[in-house]
Amino acid sequence: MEKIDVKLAHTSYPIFVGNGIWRRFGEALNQFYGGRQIVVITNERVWRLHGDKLESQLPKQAEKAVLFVPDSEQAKSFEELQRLYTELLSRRFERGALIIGFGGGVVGDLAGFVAATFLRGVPFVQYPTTLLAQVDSSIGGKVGINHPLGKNLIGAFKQPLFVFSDAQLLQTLPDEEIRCGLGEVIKYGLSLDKALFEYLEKKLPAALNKDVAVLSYLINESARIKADIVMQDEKESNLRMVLNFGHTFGHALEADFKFASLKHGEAVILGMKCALQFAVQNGILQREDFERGLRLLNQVPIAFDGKGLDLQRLVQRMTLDKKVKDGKIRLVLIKEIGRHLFYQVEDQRLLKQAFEILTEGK
Ligand SMILES: NC(=O)c1ccc[n+]([C@@H]2O[C@H](COP(=O)([O-])OP(=O)(O)OC[C@H]3O[C@@H](n4cnc5c(N)ncnc54)[C@H](O)[C@@H]3O)[C@@H](O)[C@H]2O)c1
Ligand SMILES: O=C(O)C(=O)C[C@@H](O)[C@H](O)[C@H](O)COP(=O)(O)O
Ligand SMILES: [Zn+2]
Repeated sequence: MEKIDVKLAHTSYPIFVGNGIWRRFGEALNQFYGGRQIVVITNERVWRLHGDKLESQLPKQAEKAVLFVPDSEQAKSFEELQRLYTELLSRRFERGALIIGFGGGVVGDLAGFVAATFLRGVPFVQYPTTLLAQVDSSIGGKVGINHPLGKNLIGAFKQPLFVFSDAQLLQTLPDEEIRCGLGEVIKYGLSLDKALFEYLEKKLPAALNKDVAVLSYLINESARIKADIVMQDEKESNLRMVLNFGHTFGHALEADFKFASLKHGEAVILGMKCALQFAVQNGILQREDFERGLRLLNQVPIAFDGKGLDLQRLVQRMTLDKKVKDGKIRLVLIKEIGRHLFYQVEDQRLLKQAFEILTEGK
């Protein structure tokens, strides 16, 4: 079992990573939590596939509850939040109760927001079960829900006691969810780490085939890269914005599809294409690197034809992005593979032109 430390100003915590480490969850838990009430927030699919692994590791004497949420992005909603608070209150869970988010990014974001706010905050553990959650969403403390007007607009920072990532659990993951996770890994390569990008150029087909060694390498590298950024800028004053590469466009697409027919990882892949297009069109990125980036992104198949997009409406949605400052949209772009920059948009027509890459079938 490997350990990557996230050292922050007011707290520090480990990310445990490995293959088949689920048998050691009890040991990790025992190290970090000594209370008597444990609530697992999960969904029925994850529980059916892997619940026995987690259950076997929970202390016998603890008072336990397993709360299920719907298996879709719709779970990140005010209604679901309210329902979970009511469950916890009516079952008399106290301030010392531990919440474990056991599932993908949806479960982790929602469970974490419950943990951040229930009784003004209770301890929390991230037990991610999708590639996307292991490489990204379980790390760094961003938790929250969606508002019908935009993605993750209501939220908090809630750092977990620890993160527990077992690659073995990914073997049951559908192919499209592997693709989504790889979207966030490509994000790190394009914006922060050329060596990772070059590794992906060679190993993407193996990753798409769930090669355990390749996935384990990607989980480790991604956790290391994200932890490094979060340690430098926990609350996203500046540098952490880089983790939003592709997301300013992607979130607008997700909201436009009502958080239903487009998955987050897919939207990020499409959003990165738009960001590459913006950068090359505005003389920030050389064509050679643009084509190299696009070539890798295009190796991740997405069922999306770009038909019927209302580009003006998408640009309007971008104006609700959390990075907007003084009314100006701020984009994360790249100037070459592995090197990012932040860019304030003065002319919104340029954004519309960037979205056009999705309607041109590139
Ligand atoms: N907080 C952050 O920093 C952060 C970062 C990235 C993404 N996110 C959020 O994460 C969410 C997306 O997460 P996701 O891609 O994990 O989607 P998801 O949580 O919807 O999970 C995808 C699907 O995989 C299923 N699943 C989970 N584990 C499985 C397993 N081991 N085997 C088989 N099926 C399994 C789920 O039930 C679901 O149907 C979005 O809401 C996004 O905004 C947050
Ligand atoms: O951790 C971060 O910071 C990220 O931006 C990671 C993103 O992959 C993730 O999708 C995050 O939820 C987006 O954050 P948001 O603040 O733009 O909602
Ligand atoms: Zn993301």
